[in-house]
Amino acid sequence: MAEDQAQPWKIPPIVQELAAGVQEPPSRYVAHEQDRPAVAAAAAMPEPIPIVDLSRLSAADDDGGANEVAKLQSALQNWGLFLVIKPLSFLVVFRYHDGVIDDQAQFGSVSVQAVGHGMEPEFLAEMMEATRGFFNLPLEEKQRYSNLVDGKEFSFEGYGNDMVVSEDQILDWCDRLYLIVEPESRIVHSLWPARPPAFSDVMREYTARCRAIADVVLASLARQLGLHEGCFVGMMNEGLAMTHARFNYYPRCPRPDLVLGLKPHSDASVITVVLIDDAVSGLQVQKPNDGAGVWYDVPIVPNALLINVGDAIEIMSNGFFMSPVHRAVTNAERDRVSLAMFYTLDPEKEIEPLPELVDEKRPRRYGKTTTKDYLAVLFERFARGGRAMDTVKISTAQPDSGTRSEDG
Ligand SMILES: O=C(O)CCC(=O)C(=O)O
Ligand SMILES: [Fe+2]
Repeated sequence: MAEDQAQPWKIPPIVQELAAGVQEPPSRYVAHEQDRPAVAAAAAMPEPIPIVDLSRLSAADDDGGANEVAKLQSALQNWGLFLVIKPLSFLVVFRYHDGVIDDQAQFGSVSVQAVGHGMEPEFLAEMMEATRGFFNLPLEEKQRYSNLVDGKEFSFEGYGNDMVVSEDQILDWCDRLYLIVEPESRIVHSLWPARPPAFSDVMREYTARCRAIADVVLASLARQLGLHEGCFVGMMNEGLAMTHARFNYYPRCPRPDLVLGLKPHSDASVITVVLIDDAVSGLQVQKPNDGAGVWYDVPIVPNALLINVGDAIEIMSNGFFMSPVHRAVTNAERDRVSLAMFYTLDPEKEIEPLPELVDEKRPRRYGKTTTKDYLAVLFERFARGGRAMDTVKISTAQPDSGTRSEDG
């Protein structure tokens, strides 16, 4: 449309291409002074992020299992996230009937099957290689998977930039490929890269393996809330509950002190499983409930997956779990990749504090939304540097625990 041509700011360049040719980041990428990485210098974490052994998490009856649950609980309270390494010595398989967790499971005894899988370091390396392999393709080839419809309208899936909603939006130093990877019926095959040749097979296997991990974590979270353990896993199988994969590519940046790889945000998901670059750090997190707004560097732990709780579970748990605000910074010497798997509910399903978790002592802290509405708000807010969670939080007499400064 003529209007779009008059608004070229809507279609920013692919950052990888831009980065190859500039000495200084263009002004649209320069963060407001108070948001710049150099000003809010990142701190080392006062304690390492706990590494939780998922196989012991599911054996909560023995002492080791109880310890593991306690570790997970404190990790989530302190940080909203934790790490897992070669996570599974077995997979927990929930039985479903017509998409519903079966009766046996509903009444507490979820079926457990030992099938002898773990994500080997070699497999994680393959996933990383497939991710890097895609971003290393020539631009023309990546553009076959563009997230711009007719070269101008942003759609949510595909390769490119995040949506630009205003001319003065601060842009991120990041390109991304966004794919829905579950359920099968929602996969848009034409958007899955044909190269590198291993991409689709590795991604499918990674998806299945992450799903097994997510199920173990979700069962544990449900137990921690006193809910039946199939509660969240069941929701993740209702209707069009989806897994979204976001492959991030952060090119080298000449001024990492001025620019953000990814603006501060919390994930809209129920939980997120992240494979972070094993050579270049860049992820930073704030402590939930920490009014000081300190940014902590998330250290690289080789072969680990990072799992964080998202906004949907913060809402459903009535604030028992807090979705951590995080961002990515860039690096002058090295490019960086990451792969986030977002576990989301059916787009139309209402998300609100579960009735079991609301009482007089702990009144309802969040309003009602749906994944569909929440995501729309999130993309809009994210683009403007704001936080979607603020739109559903019921304000209390206490000062808000939000820690980020926002520019209107
Ligand atoms: O690059 C990272 O480490 C984090 C990516 C992230 O937060 C996201 O994709 O939502
Ligand atoms: Fe994120």
